[in-house]
Amino acid sequence: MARYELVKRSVALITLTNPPVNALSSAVRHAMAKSMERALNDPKVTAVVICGENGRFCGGADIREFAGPLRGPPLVPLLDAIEAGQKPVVAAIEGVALGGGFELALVCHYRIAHFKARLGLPEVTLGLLPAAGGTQRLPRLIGIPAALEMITTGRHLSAQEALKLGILDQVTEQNTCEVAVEFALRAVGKPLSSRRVSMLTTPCTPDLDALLEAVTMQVKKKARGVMAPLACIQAVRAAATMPYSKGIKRESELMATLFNSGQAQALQYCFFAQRTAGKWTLPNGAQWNNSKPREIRSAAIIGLGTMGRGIVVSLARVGISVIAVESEKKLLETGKQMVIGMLERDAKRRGVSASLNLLKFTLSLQDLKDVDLVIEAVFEDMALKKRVFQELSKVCRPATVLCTNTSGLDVDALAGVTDRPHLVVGMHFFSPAHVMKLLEVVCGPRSSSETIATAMSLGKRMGKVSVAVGNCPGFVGNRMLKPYLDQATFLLEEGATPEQVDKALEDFGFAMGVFRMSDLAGLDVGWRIRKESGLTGPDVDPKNPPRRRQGRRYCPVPDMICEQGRFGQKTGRGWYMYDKPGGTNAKPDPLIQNLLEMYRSRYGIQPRNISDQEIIERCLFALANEGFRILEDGIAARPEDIDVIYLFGYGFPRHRGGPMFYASMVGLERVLQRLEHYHQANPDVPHLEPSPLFKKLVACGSPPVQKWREHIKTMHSHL
Ligand SMILES: CCC[C@H](O)CC(=O)SCCNC(=O)CCNC(=O)[C@H](O)C(C)(C)COP(=O)([O-])OP(=O)([O-])OC[C@H]1O[C@@H](n2cnc3c(N)ncnc32)[C@H](O)[C@@H]1OP(=O)([O-])[O-]
Repeated sequence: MARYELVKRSVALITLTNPPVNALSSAVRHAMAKSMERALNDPKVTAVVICGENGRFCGGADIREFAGPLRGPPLVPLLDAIEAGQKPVVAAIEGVALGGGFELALVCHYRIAHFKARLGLPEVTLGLLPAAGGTQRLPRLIGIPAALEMITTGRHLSAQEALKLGILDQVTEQNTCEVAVEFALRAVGKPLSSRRVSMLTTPCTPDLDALLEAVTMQVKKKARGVMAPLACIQAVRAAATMPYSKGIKRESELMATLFNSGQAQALQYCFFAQRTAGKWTLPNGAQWNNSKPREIRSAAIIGLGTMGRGIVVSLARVGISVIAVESEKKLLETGKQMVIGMLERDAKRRGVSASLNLLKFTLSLQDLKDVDLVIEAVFEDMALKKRVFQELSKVCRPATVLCTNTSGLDVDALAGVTDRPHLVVGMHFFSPAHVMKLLEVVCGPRSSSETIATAMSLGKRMGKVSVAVGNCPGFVGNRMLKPYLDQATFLLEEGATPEQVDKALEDFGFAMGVFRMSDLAGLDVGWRIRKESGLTGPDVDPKNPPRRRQGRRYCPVPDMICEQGRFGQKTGRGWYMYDKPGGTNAKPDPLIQNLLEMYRSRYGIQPRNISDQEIIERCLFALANEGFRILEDGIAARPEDIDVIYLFGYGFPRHRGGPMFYASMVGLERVLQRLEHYHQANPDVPHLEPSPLFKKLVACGSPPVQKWREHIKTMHSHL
């Protein structure tokens, strides 16, 4: 857990050895305490260097231990003892120094980092604050404004930036430990008092209150209802206004308010869920660690619409050669100019040169014969997609992997028209594809494990959070969206307004309520799908009751809105009104209010007052209920995958953990009761009927999310 060596006859080299990130587990803290004691008591030792094994200094406290009682020596006294020691201690930082790892570096008297190292205090992203002195030492070292920014955002700094801010004493391109040992030898005998950061006076900040107020407003706006950034600000205020001994107590009190909070639990769950999502597994035993992905050096994108352009950028910026195909010269030229512009802006932002030499634009599918992988991103029309896949089958070499960027069509139907169904897989990107992190990798029943591994690994290479899902209409994300949207429109029928529903969801933490989100996405897409499925339009039997379709409750208001040409932001009118087509400033529209009033009176609906609680329960419990069905149907392998999809693709607030985690936090039994209650009131809404898996979990005593998988195991899997 910590290796102790004597080097150069007088330097104690303490190496943290807790792979993969040398987290400060109880065993590591114990071993560190012993090693430090040994170094400080050994007369041969004149200086100490602390480093981490495998090129990683330390990833911070061991997050896995947070769920249990504290064991082993607490971190704060251990760090205080290192700082107070009479021998110089040098941190040799390679890889990462994050959270408690960064706080460990702050108590060392000198800090040397490799030029590729990253440093930061990401505790806020876990619903916590840096509680091993970080909020008190960092402001003393670099001043309140810079410390505040680092602590409230959790941003990682490069070694160069940390050097500029005065966090590091030296950055090296050589062997960091060797440089640190030499540095330590030169430090022997020099006074240490000015090197003890806790003893420094926090640099004075003019107009401290105004700064703290401004940052408070900023974080409240950015992360509505999130507690940790506000607690971070209070802790940093203590560093400016209190002596260290009092500030550290304040830090600890504030940490206590966060540590057991639901928000901290949710955010830590998200951290692990995101990592679990990459670990896909199939019923046949193939999984992430035994299936080898193909190497992808070249790819082709078919269709240069919004999605296609974003995918080209995502591929080219990680060094993959891309051939982009369009059907008409004009579309090709427009797409080309847009892609080049996007890549240039992206490269400028990242301070690198744009990889334009990797791009080729063509009108001919014949140019794709040698590519390793193709992603089809044409219009969402099955007949058109089938034609493309048939053509690809003829043109591409037999080993080329064929992917479709459909948002819900049958991947296996596409595989069926090719000569290589095992090499066909869905890659469902989210718009804009070069910005959004989520990728649903849709595994058809005939997709081979190598194909799935290839798509998952390509997603990772593009910096996406990739989740393997099964093949069904809408896959996971869009399938769940339906009951959520249905509930929102039923609420309008019953008396709510779009702005009331949106406000309740935004107060819950969504960046955008469901109606604002629909206006942004465009209302015409859903309208076309409803027309195609016979739910609205001329194909509907006139004898069909107006608010029922296929025996179920149906709300025609979204269709009525589209019939008026209100397609959302792009037409300047939708559920809201906007200053102009393409405008983003949503204002309530009296015409919608009128439309709803007339609609209710036409159907004799007596509007009632609807509470925010009802809005949240109906929208979000219906969402989670569909999640249970998805687990039951084997379309997602585990609840974590569903939550990750909603966090990264649909703006579900991270501090609520995702729809499945949220249901478990509310209590499955309570959610079940509420669903039963709403279903009784709406027996013609099957989405409100609790799913059998949901009932089974409640009957089993509502186990925590991480244990649900044990109850799903026996069920059918589409993965
Ligand atoms: C009093 C205390 C106060 C203190 O202020 C509180 C803290 O320090 S709070 C902590 C503040 N620190 C942070 O918030 C840093 C959190 N960590 C990170 O940001 C990234 O993991 C890191 C950048 C370090 C490496 O990225 P990468 O190279 O892409 O690799 P990866 O991300 O895939 O992780 C590999 C494996 O390591 C696991 N694991 C990682 N960290 C921890 C941990 N601290 N603990 C336990 N486990 C951890 C991770 O789950 C994964 O496990 P698995 O079973 O293989 O799936």
